[in-house]
Amino acid sequence: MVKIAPSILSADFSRLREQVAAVEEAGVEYLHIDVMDGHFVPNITIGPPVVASLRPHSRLVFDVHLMIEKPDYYIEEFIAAGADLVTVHVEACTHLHRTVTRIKEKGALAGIALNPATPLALVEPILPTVDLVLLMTVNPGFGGQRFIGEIVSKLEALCDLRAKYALKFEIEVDGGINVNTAPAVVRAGAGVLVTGSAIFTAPDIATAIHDLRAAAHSTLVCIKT
Ligand SMILES: O=C(CO)[C@H](O)[C@H](O)COP(=O)(O)O
Ligand SMILES: [Fe+2]
Repeated sequence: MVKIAPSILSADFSRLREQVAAVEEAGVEYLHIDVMDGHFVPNITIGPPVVASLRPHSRLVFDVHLMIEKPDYYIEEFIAAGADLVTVHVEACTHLHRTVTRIKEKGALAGIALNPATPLALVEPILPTVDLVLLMTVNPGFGGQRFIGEIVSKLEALCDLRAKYALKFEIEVDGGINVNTAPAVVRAGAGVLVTGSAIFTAPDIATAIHDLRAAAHSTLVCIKT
């Protein structure tokens, strides 16, 4: 079963609570929260107070994607605010194993994210330690960008590594995911689909989620037959 993680980056921030309720009612599994610092990526978004203010109003898994430099300084604060899963960028961590261990010690699930140009070889030794690997399918920083198709082969290679070492981490893809691109990533092994603009700029949120799930599921049916 493929999980859907709406990214609130493309939500109407003046109606954030209402929009989170809409995706939750539509049956998604995760809420993807993009944190940007204006240094690691050229954009600034939200911090722990926004996570804390949403927490009492949602039972979704809060999937916090830290696109920030020096993530170690902020891990504890995001977990205290209500993050269930904290994902850090490999490119922002000098001591990745230490950072992942810290996330887990503080009681959250630990994810690692790779930019499109970052090779899998860089994270292979740490794969047994992580709960999730996020492959960026756009260059991070903004919603609404075009999906980078070349990442599909990297996704297949990651899936092969997971099978080879009998590991259990989830594989999430992020950036440019919609009804047209979802089938290829699901076929290649993605289990969690982050989708921002395709959900929050659609005329109807529930319909957009239904259509995305149908696109992902149709691929799985194809594989079985
Ligand atoms: O991490 C991100 C950008 O850095 C976002 O999660 C991602 O871009 C989702 O937005 P969209 O589905 O519109 O591409
Ligand atoms: Fe993201």
